[in-house]
Amino acid sequence: MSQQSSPTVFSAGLDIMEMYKPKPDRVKEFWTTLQDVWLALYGSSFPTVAAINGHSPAGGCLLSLCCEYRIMCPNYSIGLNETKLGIVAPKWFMSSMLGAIPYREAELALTSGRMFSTDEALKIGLIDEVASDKADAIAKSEKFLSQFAKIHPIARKLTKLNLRHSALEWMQENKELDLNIFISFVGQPIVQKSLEKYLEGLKAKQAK
Ligand SMILES: CCCCCCCCCCCCC/C=C/C(=O)SCCNC(=O)CCNC(=O)[C@H](O)C(C)(C)COP(=O)(O)OP(=O)(O)OC[C@H]1O[C@@H](n2cnc3c(N)ncnc32)[C@H](O)[C@@H]1OP(=O)(O)O
Repeated sequence: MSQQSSPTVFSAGLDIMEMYKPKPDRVKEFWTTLQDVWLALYGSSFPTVAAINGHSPAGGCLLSLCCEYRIMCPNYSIGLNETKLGIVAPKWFMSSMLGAIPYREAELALTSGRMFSTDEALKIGLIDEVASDKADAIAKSEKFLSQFAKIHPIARKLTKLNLRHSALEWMQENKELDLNIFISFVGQPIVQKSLEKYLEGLKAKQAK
């Protein structure tokens, strides 16, 4: 999986404009689409690799965490920075991160909304390899995937899905609850104020 929404961005995460002053007719589709993407990618029976060729905050980081292996190009940033926006990464964002890094690192990263540089991410295990550029990231992805030619495909698939079973099962059983939590929290004035402030910060940074 290699995305390119801009030359320097792998994925900027969820569209904040969908959460800031959310439109009631869109918010349900917005969130259930995200749940379905996570279910499909995290629960994919295929081996998956993220070739991360740009910044990867929040939802971007989540997409890469759905994959079993992450390869990232230098001098970018990655992390679940939700608390910096005044919001809370949902349970399944957190469990995806806990599949990659130890609890202690995850707790520190999630509570502070820390973004990691490529080198820092490698050090804590948030990514698995550094590539020199996009072509190298894709070559390294192919090398990672090629090792499975020697593994029985059903044994590999069942092993992966067993490891991910409880997180996937939680989502399948709690989609509606998770949606209702999102809708009720995102509309709260305190959350809206935080998002407004964060958006102002992004604009101010751009104006410099
Ligand atoms: C306290 C009570 C409890 C609360 C409980 C709440 C529960 C609610 C649950 C909610 C859970 C939601 C989970 C959220 C997941 C997310 O993904 S949130 C999104 C997080 N994303 C970011 O923080 C990214 C912010 N952007 C950046 O850091 C940078 O833009 C960049 C991606 C690194 C790119 O930098 P650069 O190339 O320098 O471009 P910029 O100039 O900064 O930006 C260009 C324009 O793009 C706009 N923009 C950037 N990111 C987003 C985004 N995610 N959504 C919408 N718009 C974005 C930016 O504003 C610029 O816009 P213009 O000025 O119009 O050009």
